[in-house]
Amino acid sequence: MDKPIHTHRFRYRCSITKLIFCWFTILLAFFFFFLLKTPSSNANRRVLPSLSTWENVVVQSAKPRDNSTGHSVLVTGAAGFVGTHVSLALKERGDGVVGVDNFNKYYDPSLKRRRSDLLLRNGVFVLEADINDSEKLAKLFRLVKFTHVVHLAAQAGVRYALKNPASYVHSNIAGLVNVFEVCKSANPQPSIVWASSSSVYGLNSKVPFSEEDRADQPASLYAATKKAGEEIAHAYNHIYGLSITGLRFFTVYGPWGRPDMMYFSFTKNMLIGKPIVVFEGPDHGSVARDFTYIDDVVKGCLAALDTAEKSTGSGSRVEGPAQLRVFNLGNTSPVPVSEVVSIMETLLRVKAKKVVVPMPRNGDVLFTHANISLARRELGYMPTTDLKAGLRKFLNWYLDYYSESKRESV
Ligand SMILES: O=C(O)[C@H]1O[C@H](OP(=O)(O)OP(=O)(O)OC[C@H]2O[C@@H](n3ccc(=O)[nH]c3=O)[C@H](O)[C@@H]2O)[C@H](O)[C@@H](O)[C@@H]1O
Repeated sequence: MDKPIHTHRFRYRCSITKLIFCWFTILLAFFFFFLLKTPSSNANRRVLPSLSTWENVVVQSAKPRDNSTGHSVLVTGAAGFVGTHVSLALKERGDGVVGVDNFNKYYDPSLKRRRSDLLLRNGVFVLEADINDSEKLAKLFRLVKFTHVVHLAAQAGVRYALKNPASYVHSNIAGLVNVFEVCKSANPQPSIVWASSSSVYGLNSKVPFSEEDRADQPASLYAATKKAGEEIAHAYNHIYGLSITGLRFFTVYGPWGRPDMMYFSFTKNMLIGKPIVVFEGPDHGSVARDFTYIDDVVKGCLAALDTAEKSTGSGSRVEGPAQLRVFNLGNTSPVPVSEVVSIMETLLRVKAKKVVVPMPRNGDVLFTHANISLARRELGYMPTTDLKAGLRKFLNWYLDYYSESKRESV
């Protein structure tokens, strides 16, 4: 028996309804699929702004002006004296620069903050981190493929080692090893330029000091940690193919300098009429330093970076021998401390209240004098600023910076 037409219609309607239902379900599935996808991409977007708080800033800061020619450089100790000047010079010529600094209290941290502000105004971001923080450093290398590391973070100062020996081990040994560890694991491995010190010559009496001279008689723990750093560099170069250049700085001075150094603390005392303690050698002999102006040292650092060959390893694996170098960066003309005081007296038009005492056995050496033949030949390094010109620039900066004690320009 034929089914009534309404039954057919009913069935027909049913199948239409099923079809609509099916389509509806498919549409709903699509809808939910996209709905679920959207929050996750929103979540990503939510992550990105927090990325931009410092990670994106790091990425921006590391970008060279010209990707094909510029370097991406990580500068440790960027809020330090040499670190600030090197970072500015790199940025100015078009390299991308990211700084790291722990802003410790060895000397007035507000000076470090002011240097860091100066860097930021010039497009260099300084991340607050200790070089012993391997996680932070590794994170930086995940964000940026640094071509070079200029490692300047260190516990500086010769005499402070008597007070706080552990800080030298922490920064100059453990910190250095950590920087090398992170660099050797990076892929690609960066080339490294780092700050050693003229103090490694210690009690060496052959003048001028050349890179082949003895450096196994340190007079201070500071010097011993810097020399140890050079040996550690040798091991990392040998095992992992890291390209490493050590620069032996000779008593660097200049604007934005370190308040713990003689020329800086003497300036402060002379301007407020406080006595200064001048060390002298045996038989009233002078104590002398090969004072080197910051701009000359910066040129040496950049030349070291530009002539650095690539590291040969990748992600911890060595694939061939790599470059290992050490250079003196000095001025080649030692000046007695008493003469520094005379120059400052003339420039400041102030008579210093000198207290002359025999040099205590505090880690100091009697003199330093750089032979720079190797740096001249390999780096084209040629210092051009004599002590009087350099001190004049420093004093002008000092008077400007500490404007509360500002006098007329010298
Ligand atoms: O070239 C280097 O290797 C070192 O140079 C400086 O060390 P230093 O030469 O001792 O610099 P200052 O502390 O500024 O002393 C300079 C001279 O002034 C003398 N001095 C220092 C302080 C003082 O109160 N009186 C004084 O006569 C010292 O004996 C020394 O001859 C830096 O402080 C070190 O970090 C660096 O590594």
